[in-house]
Amino acid sequence: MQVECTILKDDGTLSCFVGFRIQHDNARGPMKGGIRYHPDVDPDEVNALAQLMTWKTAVANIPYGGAKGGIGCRPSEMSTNELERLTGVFTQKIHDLIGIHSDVPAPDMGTNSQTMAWILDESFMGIHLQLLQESQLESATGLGVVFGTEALLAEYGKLISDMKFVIQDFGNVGSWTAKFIYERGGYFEWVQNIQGFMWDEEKVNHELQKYMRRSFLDVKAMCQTLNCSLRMGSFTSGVNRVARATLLRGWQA
Ligand SMILES: NC(=O)C1=CN([C@@H]2O[C@H](COP(=O)(O)OP(=O)(O)OC[C@H]3O[C@@H](n4cnc5c(N)ncnc54)[C@H](O)[C@@H]3O)[C@@H](O)[C@H]2O)C=CC1
Ligand SMILES: O=C(O)CCC(=O)C(=O)O
Repeated sequence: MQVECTILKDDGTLSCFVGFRIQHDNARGPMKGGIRYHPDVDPDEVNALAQLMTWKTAVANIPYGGAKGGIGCRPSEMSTNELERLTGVFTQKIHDLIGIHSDVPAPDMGTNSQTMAWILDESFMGIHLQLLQESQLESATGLGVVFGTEALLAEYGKLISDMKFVIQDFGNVGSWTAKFIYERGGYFEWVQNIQGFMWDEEKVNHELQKYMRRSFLDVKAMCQTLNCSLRMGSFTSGVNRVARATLLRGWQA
């Protein structure tokens, strides 16, 4: 879906932005994917990112499909009030698409938990999602990166504390990843610049670690079977799972 979002700027002028929510696949469950605010956002990019979400949720073997959204804008040049108005208009326009049983948005580049809170205010998802604390929402992706990294390093008998790291980008995901790596004794070579459940943070993190470790082992098994790289193993594993779910639903591939 492509929508036009016209908002009143702080200086009294009107500005029009184009936003997207692209739903790629729901064979394995409700669609899942971030909402990006960035000047490069266009239909091709959002479409590609929505597809990637389908494969990522399948590789991690969590019961979700793939979607992605975004608005072509420069969030760093907009005031908080302007961003809130833009998010409100965008949410009203894509309101019918999103929901905890159909398509669950999340933060991405240029958006954060404040953006999600504005979306919740405008939509019906708040009752379910407000149970998730802001800190969990912000840190979960970075923690997932670290758990995945630990599972990979364990294959080589290594720990994060044995390694040097380079973090390319230091926004939400990058900064939380850095924090968790630092806490585990990792050394930095350099640094370049959500949901309706009632688990506590410890349980969420435990589950996250379990999923990341298990999906890594699945990919490894696929690599051994096909004698291929991790990248090809991940791709094959994700595509197989989506194809199987599609067939089980009786849909045409
Ligand atoms: N925020 C989240 O929960 C999730 C984010 N992601 C992915 O993680 C990545 C980072 O997202 P966030 O941390 O949320 O974004 P963010 O907007 O918080 O941070 C992005 C960072 O990238 C930097 N950056 C932008 N262009 C750059 C370039 N050309 N070279 C170096 N740095 C550059 C920016 O300065 C900023 O520090 C994105 O690919 C996003 O799709 C994936 C899953 C969830
Ligand atoms: O948790 C989510 O749905 C956001 C994930 C996402 O957008 C991504 O992995 O690129």
